[in-house]
Amino acid sequence: MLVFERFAVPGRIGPVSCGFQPGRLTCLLGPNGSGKSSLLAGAAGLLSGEGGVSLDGRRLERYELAELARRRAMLGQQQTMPLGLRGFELLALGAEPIGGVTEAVCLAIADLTEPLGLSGLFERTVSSLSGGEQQRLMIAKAMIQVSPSVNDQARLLLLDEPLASLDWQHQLSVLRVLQQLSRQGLAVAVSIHDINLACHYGDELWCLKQGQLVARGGPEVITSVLIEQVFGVRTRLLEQDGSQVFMPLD
Ligand SMILES: Nc1ncnc2c1ncn2[C@@H]1O[C@H](COP(=O)(O)OP(=O)(O)OP(=O)(O)O)[C@@H](O)[C@H]1O
Repeated sequence: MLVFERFAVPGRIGPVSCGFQPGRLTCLLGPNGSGKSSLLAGAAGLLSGEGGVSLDGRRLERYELAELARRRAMLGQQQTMPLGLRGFELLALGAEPIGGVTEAVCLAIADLTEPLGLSGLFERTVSSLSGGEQQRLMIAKAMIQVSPSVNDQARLLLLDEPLASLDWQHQLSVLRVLQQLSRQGLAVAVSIHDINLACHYGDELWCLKQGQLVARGGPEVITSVLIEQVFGVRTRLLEQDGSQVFMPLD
């Protein structure tokens, strides 16, 4: 389990005292600048601050980098793309911390090929791909690094706005795969701007405003009142056949 212990970066986030739990998909919601990326970077051990962050009871700074890379994967919001690589070579980078491309890693890649639409991308140079295609490869790379089927030390998958440049079909596929990975025992945390998708797929929703965690819990904690307070948008909750969606009124 990943635990924030009064973790704070003044002016950016916190203090936050709670955690990302194994077996659960946590969706971070909040307006621009509310602290989602800062919290994910703190969870990855890429941003230090006051208080601390522990993984399986051990402070992140006590892990060797190589060991941390076997425990957690992080996909940031802004990545430097290795433009000269081919798609498969990019995926192979995800397997580096766990011993390289083995037969099991190839099977894990095969499992991701259909849901993430990778089949036409393996041989192509990254620079020749669209933004969404590049993003799907980067998501797959992070998933391979901590796929429980190839890495028994994997604990945590962190993705900062992974859906931002994806079409609707691939947004849904990625969320389904993230759900599956969480069901295999990973703690998965993802920042996302689509409140309806977060409520549909998230086991837990964390809502941030100006660096503070203002709501946390199952989808029931997200209400029209909260959305107006946090995002300044009036919504109505529509319900049909057991499904709910927030519809903006403004
Ligand atoms: N490198 C930095 N140095 C100083 N302040 C920063 C830095 N990066 C972000 N901030 C500030 O920290 C706060 C939280 O930013 P953060 O990027 O975590 O928000 P976010 O919720 O991820 O936003 P977005 O939805 O726009 O990606 C903001 O006020 C931002 O201006």
